[in-house]
Amino acid sequence: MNGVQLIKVHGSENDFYMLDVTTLDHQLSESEIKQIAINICNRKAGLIDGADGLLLIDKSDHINVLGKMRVINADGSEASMCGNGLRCVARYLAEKNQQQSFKIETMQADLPVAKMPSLSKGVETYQAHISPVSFSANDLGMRVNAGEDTLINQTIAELNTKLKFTAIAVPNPHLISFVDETTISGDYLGELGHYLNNKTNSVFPDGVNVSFVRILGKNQIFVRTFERGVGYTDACGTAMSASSLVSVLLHNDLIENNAKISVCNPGGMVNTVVHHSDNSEDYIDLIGNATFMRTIDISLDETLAGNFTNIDINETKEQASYKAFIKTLPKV
Ligand SMILES: N[C@H](CCC[C@H](N)C(=O)O)C(=O)O
Repeated sequence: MNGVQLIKVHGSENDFYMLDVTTLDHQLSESEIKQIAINICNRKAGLIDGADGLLLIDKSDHINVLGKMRVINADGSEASMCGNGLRCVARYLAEKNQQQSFKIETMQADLPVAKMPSLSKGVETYQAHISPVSFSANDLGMRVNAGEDTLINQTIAELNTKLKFTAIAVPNPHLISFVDETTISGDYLGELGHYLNNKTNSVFPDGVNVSFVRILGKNQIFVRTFERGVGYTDACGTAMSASSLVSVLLHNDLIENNAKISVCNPGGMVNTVVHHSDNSEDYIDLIGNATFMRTIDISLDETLAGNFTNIDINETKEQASYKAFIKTLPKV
């Protein structure tokens, strides 16, 4: 039987199925990868409770790089980066190779990752380097007002709202707006996310991750995200990183460069450290949990067919540790 083992993982409850393709006896085609992601991530008819996406781990032929990560959204679309997912892949490769700090190949860069002291007992914690960063419309797949190349703290005429937005690629595309408590918990984020991720909008024809951010206090923000290719997620690592950088740029009275920022989200909390400089590349350190909830042994044929009746599940005890950690967080 062409069995495969999937690991169900999450970063701040942004959950994924993770598959090490080097364990397979043949290479998956691109259409098989897309179909597997759509089948297993489906929240209604997928594998157990579905997921926000599929993380593929492959070998890398780059020097001093332990492996390669690809991220496939729940709708089957591929993204260039996934911050919460990179921490989970980092843990998998660290434990597989008994190494604690190394690089992982991603679509646009080989990124440093490292095992960190646990955020809480039983909560495995990793750091991921988030880059490259760009504000350029071309890198964002964005069409702004004629002739302009960036969108920084500006309104977008097509959206017909007074909200101001900043667009930033890390390198996947993010659109960020600072809002108040009422707005961040309302439905407008979802309306915006649906509008900007359908093909008819002229601002982001290829879609964009949309986040609302609330400044909570000194080096503390709350980020809620509607993700391209997924919808609402409990957290989005690249969005929390991008939001931290934009917070340093636009609210540096409260959110400091080169300082540990506490980024709260519906799924929990991560830390970021923004490294902004006028004369070198910006990047963000993203530090947070890499929780492995369970392994699932299943046949590849059944996964491709979307038939999940014959599966073998092994639960870990890590989700209980993560829930205990969440209970220690201040209410926001
Ligand atoms: N939906 C994103 C990819 C997943 C990113 C997110 N889960 C993260 O942790 O960064 C996109 O299409 O760009």
